[in-house]
Amino acid sequence: MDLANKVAIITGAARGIGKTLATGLLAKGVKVCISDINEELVTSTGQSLATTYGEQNVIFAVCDVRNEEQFKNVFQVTKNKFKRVDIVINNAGVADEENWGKVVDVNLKGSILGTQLAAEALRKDRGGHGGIVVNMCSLLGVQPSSILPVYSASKYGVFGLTKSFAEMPEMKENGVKFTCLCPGAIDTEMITDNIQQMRKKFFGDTSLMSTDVMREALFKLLNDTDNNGEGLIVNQVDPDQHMKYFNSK
Ligand SMILES: NC(=O)C1=CN([C@@H]2O[C@H](COP(=O)(O)OP(=O)(O)OC[C@H]3O[C@@H](n4cnc5c(N)ncnc54)[C@H](O)[C@@H]3O)[C@@H](O)[C@H]2O)C=CC1
Ligand SMILES: CCCCCC(=O)/C=C/C=C\C=C\C=C\[C@@H](O)[C@@H](O)CCCC(=O)O
Repeated sequence: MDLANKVAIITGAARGIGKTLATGLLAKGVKVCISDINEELVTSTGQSLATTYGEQNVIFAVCDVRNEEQFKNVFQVTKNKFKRVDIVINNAGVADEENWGKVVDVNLKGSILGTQLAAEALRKDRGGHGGIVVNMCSLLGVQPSSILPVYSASKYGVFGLTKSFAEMPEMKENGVKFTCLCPGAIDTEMITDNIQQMRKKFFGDTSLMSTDVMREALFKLLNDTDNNGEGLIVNQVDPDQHMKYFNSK
């Protein structure tokens, strides 16, 4: 994808992987709306990005991806400010097996809502310009986890959602592609918050990847023009899988 004059929306981007993807896109000249449920953090991150990359290139909005009105508002403020949307990254996610209803609501229902709204905003027959939806899946969306069964189920759902939208004839006809990223363990607070309870049990000695690898993976997705409906595995721990497409057909 030619990134000149393009506009991106990223959810859950106040920190972690979402924030890294935002900086990567901004550095390439893409205008970005970051959104997050955490008002204080999205405000400070948004202001910091605006200082670095220019106020004309960055907006931020509070949005809980479980809340349809807040999610619609993100698309509205982005179109008001930048006049278009080309890239939507449904990144917001949580890992909390004890509160598994929240995991389903944020990871799966939030991605469903974000994918539906993105499809409407991007499709050419509804005033869009075509574009790409990038859903944040996980390695645990393509392989099971006995330790994180609900998290894994939510991410398998994200993969199915992505593939299914990619197969819709009306999406192909209107220039909208759907892809997902499937990373292994990345060094963010999602992992370190849980590290005392979970890391020994789950990750063993697995070393954490830097968020930088996610920027690289996003640009591979955006550049690979024939990718539609596939998931890009990001797993430096296994060089045979790393940066390879996974097709669950
Ligand atoms: N860190 C990792 O090892 C991996 C993470 N992922 C996925 O990547 C995505 C980002 O994760 P990280 O950056 O690691 O996590 P993180 O916890 O550092 O960041 C997640 C962000 O999402 C926001 N958020 C949480 N609930 C939300 C909601 N209901 N609505 C809007 N925003 C919400 C949080 O406030 C936070 O800013 C998630 O979907 C996660 O499942 C996938 C594979 C590996
Ligand atoms: C707090 C946890 C957040 C999880 C975030 C996520 O999506 C991360 C995935 C990361 C790595 C996956 C590693 C898989 C390792 C397996 O090959 C095996 O070593 C562990 C299997 C244990 C199990 O049954 O779950």
